[in-house]
Amino acid sequence: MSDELAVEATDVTKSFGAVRAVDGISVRVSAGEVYGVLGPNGAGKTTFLRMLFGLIRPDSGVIRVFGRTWAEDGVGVLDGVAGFIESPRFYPYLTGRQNLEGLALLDGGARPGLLEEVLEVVDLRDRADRRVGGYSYGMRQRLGVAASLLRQPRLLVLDEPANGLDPAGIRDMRALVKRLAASGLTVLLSSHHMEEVEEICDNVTIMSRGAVAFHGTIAELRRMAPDPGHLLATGDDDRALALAVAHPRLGLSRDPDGGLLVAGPRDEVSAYVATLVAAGVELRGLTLTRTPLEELFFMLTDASEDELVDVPAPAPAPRRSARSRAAR
Ligand SMILES: Nc1ncnc2c1ncn2[C@@H]1O[C@H](COP(=O)(O)OP(=O)(O)OP(=O)(O)O)[C@@H](O)[C@H]1O
Repeated sequence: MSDELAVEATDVTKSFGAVRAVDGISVRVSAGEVYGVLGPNGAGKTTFLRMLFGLIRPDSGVIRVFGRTWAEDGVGVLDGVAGFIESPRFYPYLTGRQNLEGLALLDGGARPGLLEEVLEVVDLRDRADRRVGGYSYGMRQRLGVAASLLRQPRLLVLDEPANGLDPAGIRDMRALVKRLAASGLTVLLSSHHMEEVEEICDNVTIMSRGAVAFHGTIAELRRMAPDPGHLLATGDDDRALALAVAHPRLGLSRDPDGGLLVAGPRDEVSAYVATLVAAGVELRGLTLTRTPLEELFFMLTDASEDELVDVPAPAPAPRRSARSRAAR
């Protein structure tokens, strides 16, 4: 990472009729980092990335890409920038290689060997001579990254690159982004998976209804995360609830679909389980309902408030500190 800013968006707003898709957001992406823009469906992620590419104009605010703006530099903003919004499109009756050759020609040609290099990076070299129509969705996404790399960008922008992929495709895409980041490329990606952003990003902006709900490092996000929630199945929920009195650090409630929801620090959950066993209460299962970061994501974005209603919040502080960061 360096002091140079790859992206500096300041107070950017965009409305579509009555819908304020992006509501005064500011984002700073340093050169060399992997930056995640995270949010539930409709949060405004794609709208923000479309403005970055100049596909739509902000109503107000300024977006600088490596110091350049659309107002001052026009299409020069895209020098050193590549990527795709939503899914990349290819000619299905041409091979992967032919598609890349065509794109390279449109861009004025690629230096010798580059095509093979980018195919290698995205792990498609051995399938490059097959028609794209027969590619899996994950292969097409990776071909999209290869097409972007042909432009030898300094900044790669990917809109939900793992969306719609099966678990193997997700694993491959994440590994690819990590490899690109390790090579020094700046990557800005959108996602609605906390787990994905946690795994591959250095910094994150969480968007909710067009606005910024959190800005910061993954480490900061982890520190804010609440205790995990568990679903406990017992042979006698009434007794299990009564025995919880000895564990005041836990929050317990009945799950409407059966069982008990238990929230609290892991060591206290373990101690409670030991209490139940010692008292002879039959234990039928203990499952993690949401990881702490997933829980935090839902708290920050109100993505599914209904689901949160019955989950006790043993530590209210994270919710307050989360809100205090909200730049609404
Ligand atoms: N061209 C458009 N015309 C009208 N409304 C739009 C347009 N583009 C986006 N919106 C609206 O703006 C809001 C933000 O949409 P956007 O696609 O940016 O969200 P997102 O976070 O990318 O969601 P997703 O994860 O579903 O792609 C939504 O309410 C959407 O319906």
